[in-house]
This record gives sequence, C-alpha cells and structure tokens, in this order.
Amino acid sequence: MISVQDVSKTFTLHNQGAAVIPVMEGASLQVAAGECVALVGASGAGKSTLMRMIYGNYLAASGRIMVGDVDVAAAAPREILRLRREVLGYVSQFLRVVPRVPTLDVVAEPLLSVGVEAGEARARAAALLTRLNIPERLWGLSPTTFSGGEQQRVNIARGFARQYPAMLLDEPTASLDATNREQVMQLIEEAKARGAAIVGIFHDVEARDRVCDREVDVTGFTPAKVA
Ligand SMILES: Nc1ncnc2c1ncn2[C@@H]1O[C@H](COP(=O)(O)OP(=O)(O)OP(=O)(O)O)[C@@H](O)[C@H]1O
Repeated sequence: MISVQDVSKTFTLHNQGAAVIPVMEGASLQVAAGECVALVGASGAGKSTLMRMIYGNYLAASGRIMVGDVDVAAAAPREILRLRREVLGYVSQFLRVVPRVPTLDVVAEPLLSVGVEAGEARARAAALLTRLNIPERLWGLSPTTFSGGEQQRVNIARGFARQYPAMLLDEPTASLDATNREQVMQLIEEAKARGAAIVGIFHDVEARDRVCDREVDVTGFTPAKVA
C-alpha cells in the first residue's frame, strides 16, 4: 500500500549561500495493508523528513513514493490533495484548525469533504469524541481554547474519523493519560484490522511495541558524511 523506493532528499539553505545539505539517501520501505511500521532512529536521523515526504509536504530529490497507485514524489499538487482526502490520513502532533469552527464539525470535516451525509458524519464524530473523553459540553465550541491534551484528542478523533487505507501517525500517544492512550492504541489496532497500512513515529516504546509489526531505522538512510 505504501512503498518508498530509493528516495533521497536534500535541503537547500537559501539564507546560507544556497548550501545544499543531503539528509537522506537510498530510503526504502514497504508497508502492506494491515501493517504498522515504526520509524526509529536518533533525533535528527530523518524520521519526520521521511514522513513529510510520504505526505507530500517535502519533495523528494529522487526515487518513488507510491501510496496506492499515486507516486507522491512526482504527483501534481491537485493529485496530492485528492490522495489526502481519499486515501492517506495524517495525525500530526498538533491540531491546526480554522478558528470558530465547532469541535464536532472539526472532527466530522474529513467525512463531510468526501460527501458523507451530515447526520452520519456528526454521529461518527460524536462517537469518537465520546471515546476520547471530550465532554459533550465542549463539542459546540472551537477547540482553539482547549487544553493541549484536549486539542490532541480532538486531533486524533479527526484523524480517525475516516477509515483511510493508509495513515501516517506522528507521536499519537504522546502526553496522553493512561485511559486515552489506551483508546488511541485500540483505534490503531482497529485501523490495522480493517486493512490500513500505517507508518508511525512513536517515542512511546510500549505503545510502539504493542501496535507496530516492524521497525525501520532511518539512520540507515543517512548519507555518508561529506567532508
Ligand atoms: N526544513 C528543513 N531545512 C533544513 N534542514 C532540515 C529541514 N527539516 C529537517 N532538516 C534536517 O534534516 C535532518 C533530519 O531531521 P528530522 O526532523 O527529519 O529528524 P527526526 O529523526 O524526525 O528527529 P526528531 O526525533 O528530533 O524529531 C536534520 O539534520 C534536520 O536538521
């Protein structure tokens, strides 16, 4: 479902004389339907960079990144937006929302955007918010004023509202209490059981060991030091 083939990445530092920094070389990774693969490696090794390339936020310098039948490394922006709407979910570490949109609609939005009927979309959103212990009195308010932990749970509810065939998870259990952390691990297990292919970064080793089938150490994709 997700196939990264011989991908490299450089950053050009425009404010430092256009210095070109190679950060990744020969990155390869296969994730089948129903499988969860954890990206591991020391800080700065390139886990986030690889994840951002799969999501199409960073452009790969070479190689192929297949998500379903789309090569993210070569696709036009419009094609990437379609992929994100229909195929590839992303649970980032922080919630980014349009101000003044009520929490229930923030969570229902990924369903509404693909034409799910409003009542059904809100029912699914309500079920997820309940599961993640967001009190109903908050559902009509914008999450912008919520606590950090509440925002993270709204973000997770939104990320799991649709049953995407492929998902990227950036530290989905970080800074959650035990009850909510357990809910998130169950959501991941359910997504795998229905066939989602998942790539994740988990500093929470216990959660990683429980939900991930394999680890890929991105240190292996670090270019040899240039003198
Ligand atoms: N936008 C950018 N411009 C320049 N260099 C960048 C950029 N993003 C990442 N890098 C560099 O790429 C390398 C990999 O960074 P990345 O954030 O992917 O590491 P990571 O493994 O996710 O680290 P951490 O566990 O600390 O989040 C680092 O050397 C970093 O400085």
